[in-house]
Amino acid sequence: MIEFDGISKRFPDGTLAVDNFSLRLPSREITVFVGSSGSGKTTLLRMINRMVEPTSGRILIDDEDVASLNPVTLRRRIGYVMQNSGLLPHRTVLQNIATVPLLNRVPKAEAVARAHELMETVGLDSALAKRYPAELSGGQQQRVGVARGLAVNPNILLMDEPFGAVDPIVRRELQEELLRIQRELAKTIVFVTHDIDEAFLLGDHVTILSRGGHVAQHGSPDEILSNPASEFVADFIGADRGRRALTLRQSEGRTLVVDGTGRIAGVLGAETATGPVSVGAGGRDEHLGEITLGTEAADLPDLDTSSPNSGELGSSPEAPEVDTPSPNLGELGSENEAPGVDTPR
Ligand SMILES: Nc1ncnc2c1ncn2[C@@H]1O[C@H](COP(=O)(O)OP(=O)(O)OP(=O)(O)O)[C@@H](O)[C@H]1O
Repeated sequence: MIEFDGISKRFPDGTLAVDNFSLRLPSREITVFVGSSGSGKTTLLRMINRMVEPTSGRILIDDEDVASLNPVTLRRRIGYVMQNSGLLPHRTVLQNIATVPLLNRVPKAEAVARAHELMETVGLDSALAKRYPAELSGGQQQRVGVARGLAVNPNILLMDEPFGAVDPIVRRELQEELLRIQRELAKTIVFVTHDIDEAFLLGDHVTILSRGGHVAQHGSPDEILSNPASEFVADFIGADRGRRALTLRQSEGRTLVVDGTGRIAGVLGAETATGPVSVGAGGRDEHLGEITLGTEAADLPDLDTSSPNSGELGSSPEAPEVDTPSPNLGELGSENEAPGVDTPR
């Protein structure tokens, strides 16, 4: 467990980046710090491995005050992954991954074998081992960054906007990959992002920060989505979430997933239950808020041709083309089968 206990950070120029922040981060789960630029996310993250020293307060890792530990030793046992991967440009992929283990005096053969293994873990073809970072795509570079972060087999992995610089499709792949790796390795991950969708997708726990590292809300994605603590949080998680809220409707024997504007977001092919549900899409359940079933045909929203997808409803037994107001709903309509529907975590 990582514990922030009354942590403040004032930089020499007088900026109070973090003001009396306290929080416990459970082991083997992902906690996401999310907030707008300048809210103190990176400062908080870097205080865990003493890249930044707090002005006051304590940070404990498994009840041990990090201030009592040698910073270099501490950093070598905590994985750190940052935006733009931070790879050493004049070292190959393999050398980049093996650098810290070698610094930790792991025998070379062992470090190299482990680096190859990690390339596989993060989904990198071993043929890339001898390439230099500039010879990789942005997504591949980030995968190397994650492999490097995992190279010392740390209990803790700090990730600072690691997928911020790649395009949305690659970003989505990297997010899914991270969730897969986490299912296998169960690290204590602290993940910083300014993207609320990424926070809700990845976080077991999400901390929404306002300026000065103030906790606007901390909780599971479901808790935050279903009960935003303030106007600030409601605003931050998106004024358009209401429009993106999903409703299930019955039409011609099928269950349609309809968004708040009446557009059809997908089709469920099987029976579903009434009540708050999450719709599974990929490795983890999506947090879609409350979904209710409308059973009356009269309830059906815009099912005429004014809806861009509705034309195909009457004419084809297939699922209609899906417009995806929620970034993750593509899977719903891409098959004519029901995705996993279950209760929130
Ligand atoms: N070395 C520094 N000296 C002075 N002020 C700093 C320093 N580093 C950060 N700050 C300030 O501290 C505040 C918090 O910065 P921090 O980088 O932690 O925010 P952030 O939430 O990670 O922002 P971003 O999303 O833009 O990276 C900001 O006002 C920033 O300008």
